[in-house]
Amino acid sequence: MIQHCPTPTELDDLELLLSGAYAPLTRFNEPGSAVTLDLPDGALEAELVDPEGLPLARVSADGSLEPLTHAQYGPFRRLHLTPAQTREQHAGATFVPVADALTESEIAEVRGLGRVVLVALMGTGTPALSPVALLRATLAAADLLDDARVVAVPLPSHGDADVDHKLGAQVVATYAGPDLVHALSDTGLVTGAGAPSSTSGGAGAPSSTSGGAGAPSATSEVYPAAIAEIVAEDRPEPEQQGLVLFFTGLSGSGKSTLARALMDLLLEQGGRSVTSLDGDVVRRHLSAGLTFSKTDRETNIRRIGWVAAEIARHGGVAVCSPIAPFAETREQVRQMVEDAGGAFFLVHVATPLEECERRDRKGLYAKARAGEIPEFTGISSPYEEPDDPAVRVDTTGRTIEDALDDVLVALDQARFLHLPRHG
Ligand SMILES: Nc1ncnc2c1ncn2[C@@H]1O[C@H](COP(=O)(O)OS(=O)(=O)O)[C@@H](OP(=O)(O)O)[C@H]1O
Ligand SMILES: Nc1ncnc2c1ncn2[C@@H]1O[C@H](COP(=O)(O)OP(=O)(O)O)[C@@H](O)[C@H]1O
Repeated sequence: MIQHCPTPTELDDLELLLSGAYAPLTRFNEPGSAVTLDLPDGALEAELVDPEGLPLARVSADGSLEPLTHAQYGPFRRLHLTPAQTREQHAGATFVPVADALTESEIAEVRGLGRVVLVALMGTGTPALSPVALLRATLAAADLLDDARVVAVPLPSHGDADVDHKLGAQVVATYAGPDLVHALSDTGLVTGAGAPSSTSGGAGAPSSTSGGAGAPSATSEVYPAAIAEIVAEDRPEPEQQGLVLFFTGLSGSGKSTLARALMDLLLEQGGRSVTSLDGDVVRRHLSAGLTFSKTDRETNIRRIGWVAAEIARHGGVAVCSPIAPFAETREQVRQMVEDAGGAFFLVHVATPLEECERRDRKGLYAKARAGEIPEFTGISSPYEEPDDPAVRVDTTGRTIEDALDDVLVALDQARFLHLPRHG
């Protein structure tokens, strides 16, 4: 049986299936269900492992699960109670689903409910805050209440608001059992004895707080100071956000030259940690031994993406300049970076092939034309032009400063970096 590490969303779903939170659903891939699992290479069964390789469960061909070990990864693991554990410890409380940081007025509203359990719906891909920030904000809210406990429920987003809403209502009802559910909503109170229908105001995503972090909706007030700090840290202004500047283009188009000039400006200005991931340099170190086959190029770009995403996660700036000829791989990098909380800024150095070949700085085009280098980008291997770059720069007949200026203007407009421009 193969071992397989599911995606973050699938891992969240696995935890909820195993804990009984999705009851009556207990398996993946039920017809019509959003709770799905993809196994690689057409495999029907697998041992599912966490990102560090710990076996969590076996999944059979019909999607049913046999638990092996409890998940142990991630911060605040102690708050991940099953519905049964929650019932045992907190029966009789009022259950309040929380999908965003609570505002002053929401905390006041909850204060009137007596003993409460704040059910933090903090799975992968939920829109308001990162999972860990949502938990920190909910714990901070609990500190401001007289008798509140926090339970973490990793309900992930399935990419469809209605589906997520229904699943959320069902999960919260399961945690509440016969107790009251209080949904925070624009209309105020929606209470009932554990009946999912009575929670329709917001189990999945309480509508009164759906305006996003840092932007409480019209009906709400402000965040208490401790919560505001958590929200601000989780959603930095563009100027402070981790940033991946990704130059893509043909060999000789000017990627390294522009990337280096931009790095110099950043270093001269100071204030940010800057890392270069140049195509040639990466291939001598991180990707030593890889060829220029499609598969190896994709591996190379995913490695760059992984490192760049880690840099962005810690608030740094990564400047990448590989050819990265395939649109799908570039998209994967974007996803990795955004999942890490960073911004992805794609620069297409769109110098045409004729000009790159005319420059032929390294003599590679001549060799490729002579058939001495197989699979050469633009000659015998494809380059898929991006249709969605943040900026497109053709360097033909322009000075480096002039071409770089286009990038600086775009970065300035996007509010990511404000660097001094030439002239
Ligand atoms: N077959 C083939 N095709 C393209 N490029 C080749 C090839 N063989 C060697 N080189 C040299 O390798 C540099 C490109 O490496 P990258 O890692 O950026 O390529 S890729 O993103 O994995 O496609 C590229 O460097 P740049 O000129 O800086 O782009 C070339 O110098
Ligand atoms: N406006 C320009 N911007 C960038 N490079 C330019 C420009 N005009 C001419 N060049 C030259 O084109 C070549 C680009 O090479 P390089 O930056 O190594 O490209 P790549 O990294 O895309 O392979 C360099 O010799 C550079 O001096």
